[in-house]
Amino acid sequence: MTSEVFFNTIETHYKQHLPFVIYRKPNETKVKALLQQTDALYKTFDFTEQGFVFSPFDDTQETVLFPLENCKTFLLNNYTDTLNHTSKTSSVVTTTAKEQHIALVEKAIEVLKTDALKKVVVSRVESVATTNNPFLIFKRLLQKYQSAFVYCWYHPKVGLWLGATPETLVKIEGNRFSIMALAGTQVYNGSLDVVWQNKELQEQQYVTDYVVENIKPATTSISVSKTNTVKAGNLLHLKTMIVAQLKQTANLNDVIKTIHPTPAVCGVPKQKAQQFILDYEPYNRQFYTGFLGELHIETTAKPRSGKRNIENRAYAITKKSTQLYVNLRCMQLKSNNALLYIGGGITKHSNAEKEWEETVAKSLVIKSVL
Ligand SMILES: C=C(O[C@H]1C=CC=C(C(=O)O)[C@@H]1O)C(=O)O
Repeated sequence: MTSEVFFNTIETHYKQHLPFVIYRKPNETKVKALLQQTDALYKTFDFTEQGFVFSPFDDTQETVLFPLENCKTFLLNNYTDTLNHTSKTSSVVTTTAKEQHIALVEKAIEVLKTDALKKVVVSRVESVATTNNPFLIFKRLLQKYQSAFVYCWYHPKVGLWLGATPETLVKIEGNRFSIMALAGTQVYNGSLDVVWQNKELQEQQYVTDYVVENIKPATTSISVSKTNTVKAGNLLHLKTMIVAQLKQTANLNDVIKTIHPTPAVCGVPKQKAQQFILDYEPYNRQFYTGFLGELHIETTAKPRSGKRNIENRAYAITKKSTQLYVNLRCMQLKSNNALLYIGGGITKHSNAEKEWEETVAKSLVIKSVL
């Protein structure tokens, strides 16, 4: 299938107001589309279903499912189109938006200093006028963010979302699973060899500790990688990988309940941070800082390339796997506006002005494709 036919098929489906998702996994060239055949709004029951999930930040709200059995799947095997694009979107932000965000961060610091909270992630929404076609924005995201999970998701009863997220929530294959702890931000200035301040090291450590501590009872073994600096667009983050074997008795529903929302998007302790966000953030996050991705979908692993075991080299192995990503660096398209969602982790050592600047730097990831 050519790229033209692929995108025309999806655009026709979109014009009929039917749900779809198009996505490319990190560092792949294959773009996949699931086109749901009716406009029914399905929800997950217990995460044993097969399909594509889209879940909000608020874990008391339901997760939307595109059930595999109700979808047609299309594949574009090697997407390499190149587009010329220079962003014309101005990055001027109103003083009110800045004052509001700084007041929110200062409120968070005040509470953090009482030790009622150790960390809280606060965010804001910024509206940018755009009449760009969503598929054009999606193609620009594909071109710009090779190592991100890039997607465009639509349901007529929910909305139209796009993003290029650097963060995996969880990957599960059989009993083996991995979780990424990503936090701490600085602007990329040409080198990965940078110095991190204690504030960033600590905010990222909270994520790793939370995941390890909470997931341990469901595992038979667990290993934690070294913490590395990784590049995501114009930014650098700190990343640790946690890999574990799940107990036979553990299930995905419990794993998701345990880890989502992680302190990378919510805070520590979880309930208090969540309450702070609900009480003080002046808007509803909806699907920003929720998660999305494939649920129990068959994926084909490449044959092994080692010298031993010739048989294994000959056949690709097909396994069911779940690959969920945190919905960051995303936007919602609504009435000729792109609503950009951006946030950052706050500790008692945060500086409100710097936290504001961090959200401005993060907003450019998405703004630059408009
Ligand atoms: C909440 C966001 O980023 C999270 C992921 C990486 C780094 C983060 C930080 O440095 O605060 C956040 O925890 C966002 O981009 O909106």
